[in-house]
Parts: sequence; C-alpha cells; structure tokens
Amino acid sequence: MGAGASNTKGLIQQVKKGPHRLKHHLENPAVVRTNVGVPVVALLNQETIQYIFNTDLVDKERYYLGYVGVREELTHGYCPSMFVNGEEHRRKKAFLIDALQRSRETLPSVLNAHILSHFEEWSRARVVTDFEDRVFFLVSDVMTESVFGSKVDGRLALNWLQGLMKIRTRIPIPSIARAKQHTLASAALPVLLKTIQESPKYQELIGLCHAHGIEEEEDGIVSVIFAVIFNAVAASSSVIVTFIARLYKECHGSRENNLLRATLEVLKKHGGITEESLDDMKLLESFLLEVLRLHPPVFDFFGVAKQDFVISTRKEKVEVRKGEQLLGSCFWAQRDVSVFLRPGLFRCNRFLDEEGGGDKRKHLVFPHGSLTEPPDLDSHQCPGQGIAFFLMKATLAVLLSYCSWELKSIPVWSDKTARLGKPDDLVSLTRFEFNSNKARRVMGP
Ligand code: HEM
Repeated sequence: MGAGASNTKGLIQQVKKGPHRLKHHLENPAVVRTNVGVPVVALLNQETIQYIFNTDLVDKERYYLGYVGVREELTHGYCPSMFVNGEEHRRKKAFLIDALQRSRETLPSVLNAHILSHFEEWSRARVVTDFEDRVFFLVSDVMTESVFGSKVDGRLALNWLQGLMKIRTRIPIPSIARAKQHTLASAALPVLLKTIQESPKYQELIGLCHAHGIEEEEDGIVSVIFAVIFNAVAASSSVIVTFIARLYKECHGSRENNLLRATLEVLKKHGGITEESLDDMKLLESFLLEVLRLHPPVFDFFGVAKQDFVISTRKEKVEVRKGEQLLGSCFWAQRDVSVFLRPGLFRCNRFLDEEGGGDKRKHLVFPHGSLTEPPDLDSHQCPGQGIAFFLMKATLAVLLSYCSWELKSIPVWSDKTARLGKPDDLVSLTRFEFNSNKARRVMGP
C-alpha cells in the first residue's frame, strides 16, 4: 500500500458515510485496514489512536491530510506548521506559540468589543439566515485583530479558506463551483497579505520570525495566516455553531434551562467576562466538552509511518509498513466505551459528575493529543486551546445570557466529515434578539 495511492470508491464512501463506514462490522475493531480515498490503517479507539501522536513513528505528509491537500499556490509555496516535521516544525511551532501568546494581552478587550458590535448587527437583521458565516466573521475579526493589531476582511478570509483544500484524486474531478472558489481564494491572498503588511503588529511579527530562525519573512507570515484562519477561526467558529445547534436540540429552544441560569449567575457574580468568571462556568464548560467529544471539528488525524512497526492491542497485532498512511479516528476514540459510559449519549453533565470526574478530560483527544497534556515542539498537538476556550466560552456566555433565538429546524447529525462537527444542514436563525443595554452594563462601554 503506497501512501500516494488513491481510490475513488473509498473516497465516495468516505464522503457519504464518514466515520460510520470505519465501523461497519458488528464487532468493535481497534484497527482496520481500509480505503478512505487513500489506503489507510485506521486507529479506532483510545489505545490505538496513541500511535498517530507518536512523532518517533509517524510523520506528517507535506501539504496533505490523507485524501485532502492544501493548494500550494494559496500558501505561495510555503508549508504550514501542521504539515512539516523535525527542525522546520520546531521552528515554526515555537514562532506560532510566541505570536499567539502575545495576542492574549489584547484578546479580552478585542473580544468584548466585537461580541457587542456583531450581536447588535445580528439583532438589527432579526433573521440570521447566514448564521454560520456570521459566527465565522465574528471569530475572524477577534483573532485577526488580536494577532495583527487590526482586523482583516472576514469575507476575504472565508474566500481564501474555502478555496484552500483540494481532493486527492488521480483524475481531477471538474467542478464549476470548485473553480469559482479557487478563483476567489487566489484573489483574496494578495489582499490579505497586503492588509497584514500594513497592520500595527507586522514589524513585531517579522522580528519574532527572525528570532525563531525562519529565514523568509513571507514563510512566517503565511504560517500565521494559516494558524489564524485555518486552525483557529475555522475550528472555533464551527464549535460555537455546533454548540448552539446541540443546545437547541437538547432544550428545544426553551430559555428555561439550567445552563442559562448558571451562566447568568456567574456573570453577575463576577461583573463581566474575565478569566475568573469563565473558570467559574463549570456547567458551560462541561456542555462544551461534551459537544467537542461527540462532534469534534476534526474527525480524522493523518500521518505516514516513518518505519516498520507493530500495533499491539489486547486482541491483535497489526504490522504497519514504512510509508503507509495512518488515520487516527478522533470520532471513534471519543466514543470508546472503555472510557466513556454510554458514549453515544449526549450528557451535558458528563465532565462534572461522571465517575472519574475531571479525569475523563484526559481521554478527550480533539486537540490532536490528550486535552490534559500541554502541546510541545515535538508534537503536532494544538497550541491554541487556551485561546479557543476563552473565545468560545465568552461568546457562548453572552449568547446564553443576553440573546434569544430560534433555529429554522431541529438539527440532525449524520456526521459528515466536511461539516466539521456541525449538523447536516446549514444552521440558520429565523429570529435573533440581543439585549444590548443589559449586556453593556455588565461588559463595559
Ligand atoms: C476548539 C477549537 C480547536 C480545535 C478542536 C483544534 C484542533 C486542532 C487539531 C486537531 C490540530 C492538529 C491538526 C492535524 O495535525 O491534523 C490543531 C493544530 C493546530 N491548532 Fe488548533 N484547534 C482549535 C483551535 C485553535 C486555536 C484557537 C488556535 C490558535 C489560536 C489553534 C492553533 C493551532 C495550530 C497553530 C496548530 C498546528 C500545530 C502544529 O503545527 O504542531 N487551534 N488544532
């Protein structure tokens, strides 16, 4: 099985059935050899997924995540941190961790201001059919302004993102829609780069780039753009949308729920959104972790075996050969019955009251590694969880406490990989109201 081989049938099934085709057998496999558009050894539980995180055994493939890849021309040929290995990865990741750390200083005030102005705009519209895009624009404004010192145009960021990925097929599949997305993305990149070159923090970022041994400045800037738009904004905005959809499904739109009451109480107690008030929102956090357990934005992690090795499970031993693709299924590892009771059930209290309590968090692997372990330069684990949780919890707390809304329909999940954890149909609001006066009294000017 070569890492570059592709298979149209496998790809079609992957798109149609997503993670469910990996476990079509009645038994509960821990490892299967299958084809998802490329032949893979799929790792399907808590025990086996650990192999994908082991950088002594597994490398990232440049520009590729299994059956999808990044269009190199949309990164000007520079390879982002999450697709590189060894020294190049260490340099790029250290640079990103530094740049992200610096953004935390202004994040709270930037976030507050954008939440208020975006929600006021949504409530003027009253009907928010494009809810998913609007959440993306909110998160994009917050992330880009805190990293670059001024925001970039959210529509351009979305255009770039939507044209970025390509499917790995031997014979290209012609599509007018894809061609249009590609054209829009190509037009967006130079404007994004120019805006960033003129932004207040540009020179500081260039200084950091040199300090971390990244020789070409544009290489560093493209790494930051990718981390902000692809890693941070796409994931965090998807999770916010999924949370709102899941809440609607659980509470059927009723405003009388414990989560709302508990969140409002904490906000009043602390007098606004602060690190302390967000830390105190235990039920909101447990609900959010349960959303991320059942609906992680990234279902599958990919890598290529650096050498021959053997995967040992309680039941079997599977030989992996150098060059084979591995797929670590976050979707199934987080539904592993050996660590989560009744794993298919959504339980918003799971991370508060389940036996083992907070300990259960160590089995959440949605950041590409255990949530309780810090990312490091030799792993590909997400370095943005602190920022993501601050941003997601603050946005959700204000939504819960000062907004009311109605979804167009009760959401349904058949777990489509391309929806990044969101329900099958676009989430759209038929009504949105925001009590801006009340919120401003608690949140500042
Ligand atoms: C809940 C939201 C988020 C989730 C679930 C998430 C998940 C992930 C995952 C699964 C990866 C590894 C992807 C792969 O290698 O296949 C990753 C990488 C990364 N994430 Fe996140 N992420 C989130 C938010 C963020 C945020 C807010 C930031 C930045 C502030 C961020 C920055 C990064 C970066 C820079 C990488 C590349 C790491 C490396 O090169 O080793 N992420 N993230």
